[in-house]
Amino acid sequence: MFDIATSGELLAEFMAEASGQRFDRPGRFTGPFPSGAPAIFASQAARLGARVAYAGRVGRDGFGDLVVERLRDDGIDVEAVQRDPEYPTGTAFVSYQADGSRRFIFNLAHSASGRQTLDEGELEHLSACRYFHVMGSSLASRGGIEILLRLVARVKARGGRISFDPNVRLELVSSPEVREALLRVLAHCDLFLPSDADLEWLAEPGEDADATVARLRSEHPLSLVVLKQGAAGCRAYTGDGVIEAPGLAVAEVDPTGAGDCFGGALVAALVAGRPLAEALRLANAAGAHAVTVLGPMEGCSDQATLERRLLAAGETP
Ligand SMILES: Nc1ncnc2c1ncn2[C@@H]1O[C@H](COP(=O)(O)OP(=O)(O)OP(=O)(O)O)[C@@H](O)[C@H]1O
Ligand SMILES: O=C(O)C(=O)C[C@H](O)[C@H](O)CO
Repeated sequence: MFDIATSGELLAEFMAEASGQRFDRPGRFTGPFPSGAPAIFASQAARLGARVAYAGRVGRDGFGDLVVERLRDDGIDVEAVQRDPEYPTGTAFVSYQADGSRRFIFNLAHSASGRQTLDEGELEHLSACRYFHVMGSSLASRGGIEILLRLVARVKARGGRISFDPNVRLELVSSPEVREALLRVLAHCDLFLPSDADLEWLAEPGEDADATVARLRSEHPLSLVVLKQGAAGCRAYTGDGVIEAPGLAVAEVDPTGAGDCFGGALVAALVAGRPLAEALRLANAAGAHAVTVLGPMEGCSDQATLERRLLAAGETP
């Protein structure tokens, strides 16, 4: 039985060296870094001691080795990580703009990642978990949607819980089919982890964040919603009211992966039986630590690092 399982894109990421660097001009990139939003989440959860299983697909190439070795080094079960004999590992190129936003070029659909399959053995293996985590970025293709909806249904049937980070990337989720899949997972999830931007995407005209969460909670059986608010920290909506947890003051080097690390730490802390307020503090510390390190999953941290960060910020770990 795993504490946490997840499935989705595995990729090598290249980061533009200059702010505002264009994709239609020659330029310098740093990488490859192992990446993929669910992989970042999984790595963070595993580093906090959770037993984690992963399903995905990479090529038989150096990028695939890079990603699989990272997952293995973190102690993640990679039995359901497939190797495509023909297609290369997926890639992402990212460029940071002066206003802090990011531009991506993804090659996922036509990579090994886009050819992931899930047989009955893999389905059984993965669904033996307490939490199954879905990243919205993994719902960008018909194949990804089918795999994740099958996993969600099997996990629910076995009494597991679903955590869901919509992680809306406009480059990946433009089709109505993808929107519908995001809403279907939302309808089945127990723990919902949107960012401010994700909630805006789900908001109806005139709704603020609180009103959007209240509506979603009235429409779906969400037991807990935790809104990620960047440097400001997070806001948890429970059946008993709202808990605010302020962010930690850090020098931001690279925001990529903060939300995934936040989610991985939060779910790992909850499966370890920590009280919600403590889990929120650890998750904030994981997100804050992640932004101080260059590279999507280079800022995943262990318990000691998070405790040091909380103490330095004057908070009780
Ligand atoms: N600049 C920052 N300073 C301190 N903490 C931060 C900062 N940015 C993010 N965090 C922490 O990380 C959490 C997640 O970040 P954010 O709200 O940006 O999520 P996200 O948009 O899902 O992230 P991602 O960039 O991975 O998509 C925040 O709730 C906060 O705890
Ligand atoms: O998690 C993030 O913030 C990333 O941008 C990592 C990946 O490039 C992206 O989400 C696709 O998995």
